[in-house]
Amino acid sequence: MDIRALGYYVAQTDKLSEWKAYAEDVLGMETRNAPNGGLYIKMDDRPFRMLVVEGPEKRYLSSGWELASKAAFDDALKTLAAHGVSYELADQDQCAQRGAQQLAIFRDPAGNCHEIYWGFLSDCEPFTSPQGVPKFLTDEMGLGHTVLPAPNFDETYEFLTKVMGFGLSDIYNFKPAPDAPNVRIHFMHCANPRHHSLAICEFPVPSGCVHVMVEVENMTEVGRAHDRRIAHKVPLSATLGQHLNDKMTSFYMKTPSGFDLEYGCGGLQMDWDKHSAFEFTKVSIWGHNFSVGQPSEGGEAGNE
Ligand SMILES: Cc1ccc(O)c(O)c1CC[C@@H]1C(=O)CC[C@]2(C)C(=O)CC[C@@H]12
Ligand SMILES: [Fe+2]
Repeated sequence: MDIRALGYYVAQTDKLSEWKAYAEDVLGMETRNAPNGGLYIKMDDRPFRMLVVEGPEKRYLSSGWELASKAAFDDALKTLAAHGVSYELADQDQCAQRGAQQLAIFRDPAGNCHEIYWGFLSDCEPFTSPQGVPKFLTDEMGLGHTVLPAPNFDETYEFLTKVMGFGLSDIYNFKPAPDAPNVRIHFMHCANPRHHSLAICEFPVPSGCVHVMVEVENMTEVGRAHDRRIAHKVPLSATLGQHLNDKMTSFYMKTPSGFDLEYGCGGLQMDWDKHSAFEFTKVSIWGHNFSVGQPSEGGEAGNE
């Protein structure tokens, strides 16, 4: 499968108004009503990069992976069939809502829902942030990255690499407690320079997603987003810090659908011909205190 980028993701909520306010006031993105129901969240010259639909629980629903052409799409369907993966082809209404010519939906062995599509719809309407954010780094690098749960790690990793064609960027293993077993996180890329468009974690996550990441141009915009987070009392999940592997400087906060969002800048852009996959042993060069997101441990430190 020749996946070019994470084109969009779909989240669910019982209260669309919460996502509208969060997107506009905190993230600094535009919103519109989506065709056939739901909310479009716009962060570049496409109609949407996040789609929020109404449903009983707050959760992450699926990841939308972009293919370059109908040939690539047909080829991807053949790959799914060859591996015995059952998929559904979306009907016209769903294709219109996702802004795609054709769309296929399937699950990986961990139960994460993936959508592959070709022929995205463009309105070429410039992005005008309600908070004056000049630009999100998207284009051929996609919207950012998504980190998904994979308790059945080996099976899921095999599927993502062999069937979906992701390449391994690097590996992080950690122990949640001194005597606990190793927990693995694998960071993976597709055909664009973003260090990782997808990562999987070896633990279950009730909301269906660990976090999604969006990237702005500089630290000024990360700091301004952090001020808006405080002003709108959005809970912090990890303090500001800089990752060791992709060098991104970011903070993490809650979304209205229960998963986290990483807001960062300065991520490495890779030349995959020159990269060797490696294992790293520290989450961050500095900062990124995740204990603030766990009330029992870190309390509300940094959540002023
Ligand atoms: C380690 C790392 C590198 C690059 C990233 O973009 C990135 O998000 C991470 C952190 C991954 C991961 C997480 O998101 C949830 C909380 C985790 C499991 C930790 O407690 C340590 C690593 C964290
Ligand atoms: Fe991340």
